[in-house]
Amino acid sequence: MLRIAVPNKGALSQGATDMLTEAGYRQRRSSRDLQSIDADNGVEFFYLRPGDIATYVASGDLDLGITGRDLAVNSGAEVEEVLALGFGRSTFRYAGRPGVIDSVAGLDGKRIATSYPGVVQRDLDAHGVKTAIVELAGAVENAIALGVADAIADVVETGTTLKQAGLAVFGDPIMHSEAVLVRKSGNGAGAAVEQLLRRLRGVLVARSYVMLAYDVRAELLEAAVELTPGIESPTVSPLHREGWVAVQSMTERADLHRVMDALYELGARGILASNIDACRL
Ligand SMILES: Nc1ncnc2c1ncn2[C@@H]1O[C@H](COP(=O)(O)OP(=O)(O)OP(=O)(O)O)[C@@H](O)[C@H]1O
Ligand SMILES: O=P(O)(O)OC[C@H]1O[C@H](OP(=O)(O)OP(=O)(O)O)[C@H](O)[C@@H]1O
Ligand SMILES: [Mg+2]
Repeated sequence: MLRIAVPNKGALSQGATDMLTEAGYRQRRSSRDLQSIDADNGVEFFYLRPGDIATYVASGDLDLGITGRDLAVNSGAEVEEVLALGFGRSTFRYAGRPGVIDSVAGLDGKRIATSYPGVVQRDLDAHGVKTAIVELAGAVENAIALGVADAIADVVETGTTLKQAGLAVFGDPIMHSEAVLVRKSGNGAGAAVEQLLRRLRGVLVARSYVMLAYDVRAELLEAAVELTPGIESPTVSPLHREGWVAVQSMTERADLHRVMDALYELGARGILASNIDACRL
């Protein structure tokens, strides 16, 4: 059985469960279950604190884990990223009171509060700056006002929390994060891991592409196909109506309306977009 770690709660938990469910795996029934078995697919899931997942995977007891890139780096565990999963996106940033500290060099000799000391120490070392790290479990935005630190380093998603605390980011982003699938560094991928990867890649494609179908006059086909090149190549079928063809092509969701407008202007008609429920490419 493949043994996979999944976040049991927090910002990545629902996204991970949704993705595995879309990939055809049975997930736990209750948020209190800490383990569940999908016997049909030969997978056992372990629901763990997201910050601990890289440590379990690096120990070799679990084959794979879903965690945040920032959490994996923070743990210092010897894991490698197998696949970026496209949810749980955030940046990790320095922030402080505007006009007080506004550069990483300005952190020298100061105190910085964070829940991610591993990520912060690595970045401070890269900048050659000596700063005392104050490790806090959360709500680090309060640390400056309450006098335990001069600056903070934290996850920023929308920036709302920082703004409400009257803080502003400074320096370059320390890192960009999203949920990732990790395995122990150097571990090869057997057939079971390859199948899971194919399924997860299928979910990523199904989420980011739509199937576009339209009719167009045969002499406009080349121009239309330039707008909708698809992943391999579009499917073109004859229509009963003389001189027209039907085209089917996978198109990126983000581009969909721009492409549909351009096809219409070109002369294509009957332009239909449909969701892809699942795929293997
Ligand atoms: N708004 C967000 N807040 C916190 N983490 C986020 C957010 N958006 C994305 N993430 C990502 O989620 C992961 C952190 O999840 P985690 O469950 O540890 O934090 P949490 O939801 O804040 O839970 P807790 O506060 O109980 O630790 C990181 O990879 C982080 O980059
Ligand atoms: O940029 P935003 O969209 O505001 O999101 C980022 C905030 O969300 C998280 O806090 P969380 O709610 O998890 O509380 P915590 O600090 O106790 O972990 C994170 O630590 C930031 O404070
Ligand atoms: Mg949090």
